[in-house]
Amino acid sequence: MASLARRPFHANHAPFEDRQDDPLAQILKPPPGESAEERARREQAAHEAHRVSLQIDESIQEDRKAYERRKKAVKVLLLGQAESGKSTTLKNFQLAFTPSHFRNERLAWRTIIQLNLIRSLKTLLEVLGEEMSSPTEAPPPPPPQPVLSEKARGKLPMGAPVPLGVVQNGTVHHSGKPPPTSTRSVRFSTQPQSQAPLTDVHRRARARLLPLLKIETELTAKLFPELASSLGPSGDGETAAPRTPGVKEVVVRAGNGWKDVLVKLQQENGNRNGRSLGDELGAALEASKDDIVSMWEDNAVKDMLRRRGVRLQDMPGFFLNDAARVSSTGYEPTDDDIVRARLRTLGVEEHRFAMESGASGQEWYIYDVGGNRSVRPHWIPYFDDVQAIIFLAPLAFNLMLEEDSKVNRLEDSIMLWREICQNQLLEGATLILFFNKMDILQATLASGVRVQKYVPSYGDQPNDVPHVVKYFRDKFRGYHKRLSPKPRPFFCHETSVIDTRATAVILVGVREGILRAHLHSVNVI
Ligand SMILES: Nc1nc2c(ncn2[C@@H]2O[C@H](COP(=O)(O)OP(=O)(O)OP(=O)(O)O)[C@@H](O)[C@H]2O)c(=O)[nH]1
Ligand SMILES: [Mg+2]
Repeated sequence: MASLARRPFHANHAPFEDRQDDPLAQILKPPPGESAEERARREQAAHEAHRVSLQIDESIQEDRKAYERRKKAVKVLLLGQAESGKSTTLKNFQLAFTPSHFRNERLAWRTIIQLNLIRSLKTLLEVLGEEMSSPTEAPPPPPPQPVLSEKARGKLPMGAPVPLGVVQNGTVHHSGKPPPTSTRSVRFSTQPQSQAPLTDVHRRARARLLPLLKIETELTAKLFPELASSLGPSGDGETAAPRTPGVKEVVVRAGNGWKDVLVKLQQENGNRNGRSLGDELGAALEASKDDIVSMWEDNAVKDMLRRRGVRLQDMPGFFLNDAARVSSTGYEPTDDDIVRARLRTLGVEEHRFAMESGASGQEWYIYDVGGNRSVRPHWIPYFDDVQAIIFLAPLAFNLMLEEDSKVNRLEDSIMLWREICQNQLLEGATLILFFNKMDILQATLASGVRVQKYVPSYGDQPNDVPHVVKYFRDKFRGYHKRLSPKPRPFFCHETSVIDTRATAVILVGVREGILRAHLHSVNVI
């Protein structure tokens, strides 16, 4: 006879709680002398437990479905050093293939762009403050070919003095003569200096603009509370605006839902004046609009910036030329504004795409990573199971890394490329190389910077875009061929991903190529 324990539960006609052989039944047995009220409570609790259990089952089912979906989807990883243009490429993907989703996030970007504008303004006001605090000091003669200072690119901690000389390996050389192997060489134009002096008008305009920095600090702290602890009091004694040591630009931590936080901040009432912080920022910018525009267009300010080697327009997320529009009430970012907005990525962000145009039905996952050296170890778990890598390598042969001013940016890109090529986990992945920021390469070469000075092996080949691109393409191709664990085709595109039209054309080709390789790998074609 089959034992009671092996019989199906429903075959046992004894009430569940009365079964002597089932330990669970014994536990669940009603206590002796249970009142009607206690019984109702117990049954209610059992009912609730059953509901929760069903919910857990459903969520496990959903997780399993999502896992299956992800397994079948195309997965693409965007890699490259910080500021190489990964997030900007992602925005181009969104704009080209999921435009309605891209445009739905317009409101969230408004505040980021306004914060970008204030960040440039902050640098401008700091430089102005330093200049004004030593009014009697005659400005030092400009070096023959001054280079872009660290400060100009927002690389120095707030409050650090603006270097007036040449920056090499993080050291400022004040001799006026560039050292033999100068490292930063984004030169500014040598226009004749006007004699326009800085006056009390500038001082007063600066004082009126300083409160904007305070709102920016508060908003940044609300958006990114993990940074709030680094906020410190201002050190210049002139303003209550706190400083953010080490925090030089808006940062997004992966998966923190910053867009939701932003939209909520823009809609919710804040504590003061019944306005949201987003609205407060908008209103303060509108009130300061004329001062910002006048300050940026002022000849004396332009002279001062030029003399100090500060090129705000080279900072990522530069919107001072659009200050009137960005500061206006009701400002709505254009597609172009969103693409140019700077929001540094920390960690890894997953973006799911259900293509709205072409290849519809196919699901894609694009992973956007932070490129700073300190976060690169977080990339590795994503190497397993990706079909393609888009590797962004600006040909910044004359610039140094922000996180290590001794490391040349292009050398760092080549080192990373080599690691990616030889990685065993990635042996089946298609590698697509983007020589990004071609517009900057063009401008750098046009300004007379010679590649040979930074890359002696370049020799005396012509210092123009086609020759420079060919030289480095051959280098990258060589490593790809030599280091790949098994042969795979080499794809290389020249891009300026802030040019959305040109990038859309490239991305259509890239998408088709990745899809073809994916279908090939699962034997569909
Ligand atoms: N001029 C120019 N600027 C570009 C280009 N691509 C990106 N940028 C700008 O460079 C800045 C950095 O771009 P991001 O896309 O944020 O760089 P990232 O690689 O995501 O950087 P991390 O998140 O720090 O790793 C942004 O302000 C972009 O607008 C380009 O082709 N040309
Ligand atoms: Mg990024």
